[in-house]
Amino acid sequence: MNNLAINVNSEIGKLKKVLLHRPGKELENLMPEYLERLLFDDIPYLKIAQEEHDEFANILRKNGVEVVYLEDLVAESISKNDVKLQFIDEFIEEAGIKEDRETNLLREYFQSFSNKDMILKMMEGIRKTEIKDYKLKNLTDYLNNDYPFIIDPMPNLYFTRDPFATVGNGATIHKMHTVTRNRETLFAKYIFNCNQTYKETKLWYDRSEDFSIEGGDVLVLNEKTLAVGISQRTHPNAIEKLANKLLTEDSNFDKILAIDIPKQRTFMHLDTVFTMVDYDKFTMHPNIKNDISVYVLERDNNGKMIISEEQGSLEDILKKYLNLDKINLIKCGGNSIIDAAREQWNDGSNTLCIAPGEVIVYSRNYVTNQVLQEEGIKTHVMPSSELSRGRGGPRCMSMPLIREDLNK
Ligand SMILES: NC(=[NH2+])NCCC[C@H](N)C(=O)O
Repeated sequence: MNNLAINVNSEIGKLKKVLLHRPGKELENLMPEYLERLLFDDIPYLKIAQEEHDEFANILRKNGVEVVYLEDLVAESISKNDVKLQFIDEFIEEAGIKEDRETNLLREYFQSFSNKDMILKMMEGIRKTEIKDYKLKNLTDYLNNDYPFIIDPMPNLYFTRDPFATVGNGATIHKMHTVTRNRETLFAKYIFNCNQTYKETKLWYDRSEDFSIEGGDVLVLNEKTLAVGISQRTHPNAIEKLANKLLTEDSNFDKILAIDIPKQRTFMHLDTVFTMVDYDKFTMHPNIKNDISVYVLERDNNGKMIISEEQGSLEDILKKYLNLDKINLIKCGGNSIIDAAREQWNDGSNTLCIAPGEVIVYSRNYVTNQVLQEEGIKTHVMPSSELSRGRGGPRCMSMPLIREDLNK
């Protein structure tokens, strides 16, 4: 084991350090009319969501995982005043505010908080009622008079899996598919450029790229093989760009498997239909099993990128590329299409592996959890009434920073 800041060479190696965000007041800035744009289907009850999230963090800690929180890492990253001022300006601009008067008011407002509270405030969003001098001034303000926010909340931040991803000893900072989530990646920018611990991290992709990729689509199958979903959120061009950078001498990866999944909200990311839970075991939504297209990106002997197509069952393709004689695909929802659909909607396949054969799962997906147990997987069950309303499970709510390498 090396002492690099980031070390993630598998989906299943013993988890040592993980990044979370405890949901905050941003959830109380959700309103029914804007849910779709903010990628929610319902409004979670914050108090219970936080209790559930604390239980998630406790399970991790009890199992020897160091838990760090996004807001703390960002606060550390902006400790120098000039960095902080630049961060505030970028944040305001990316929130869509271009007008000088408003920018000045907000600059002043943000600076009235301590660094950490300022970051929590940025996440929460700003209501028009909370800044005393915020008055209607220009024509646009009059026309948008009914809109209650100066700056929108960022309710998806507790899904720390998506705005960036850790791959090997480096990271990818993402260009997100939606405007609302694209704002989240500014935090990652400051962590990977300015944080004492993380500023040397190699970046395999950056937020300034044109094509979207999200962390729920990025799975580290082993130290040489990365799987990336081609999904509603991740564009094939982004995967090619990533391949060009990742498949170099600087990294241990030599292959990307680009897995084509349905482009629909229920299957928004690869990790909503497929996660790895042991050396040879995966959870899988039953609809994904047969006849899937996987594109293999690798370099030939001259260093030129080549792409080949594999078609068939995911089972056979995984066996071939992971060099396994047998693999076990554990069906989300067991054999019932109804249970499968319901539990997949509530992230039954979205398990967080904390060691080979050991996962954290949502309590509500009891059918899938039982199947996992019958297959010999140890399940740590967490409460899930409110967190699940954001359409993400334990894997989506966590970004591994350090995993132990597996014995080869
Ligand atoms: N890795 C994941 N599956 N993340 C789930 C994210 C859910 C979030 N509401 C979104 O739509 O973006």
